[in-house]
Amino acid sequence: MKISQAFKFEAAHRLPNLPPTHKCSRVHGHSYRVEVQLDGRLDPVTGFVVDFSDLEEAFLGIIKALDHRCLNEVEGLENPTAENIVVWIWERLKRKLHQMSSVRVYETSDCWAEYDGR
Ligand SMILES: Nc1nc2c(c(=O)[nH]1)N=C([C@H](O)[C@H](O)COP(=O)(O)OP(=O)(O)OP(=O)(O)O)CN2
Repeated sequence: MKISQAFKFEAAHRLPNLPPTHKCSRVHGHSYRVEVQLDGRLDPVTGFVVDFSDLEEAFLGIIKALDHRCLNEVEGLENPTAENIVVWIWERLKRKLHQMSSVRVYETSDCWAEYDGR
């Protein structure tokens, strides 16, 4: 069974590898939405795949590292595209959440990157 939980963080960034004429080469901000999906067995006693509270706790470190930051200053996010952010989050969460099956990072409500480790 699949379950998912959404998180939000606010951050600034610029995309340093784009030409100066591109608007995203300038510093700007986004209200990022992150969706973490888990795929696992339903525990017949708890009725949970994973307790959402445990997922929230696992995500706390990500929020602490990214919320209200300039993402370019975060180690490993020197080029903070949605694609690079989703891989960065995946690599940090996978150690704690073995049932994680995919992560989505929404830069706007219409644009997102999704990663499942491949
Ligand atoms: N494949 C990707 N393309 C772009 C990314 C990205 O991470 N991956 N990022 C950007 C910029 O960060 C840009 O800010 C996003 O701009 P946009 O989608 O246009 O969103 P806005 O809210 O700024 O757009 P408006 O239409 O001006 O409201 C660009 N491309």
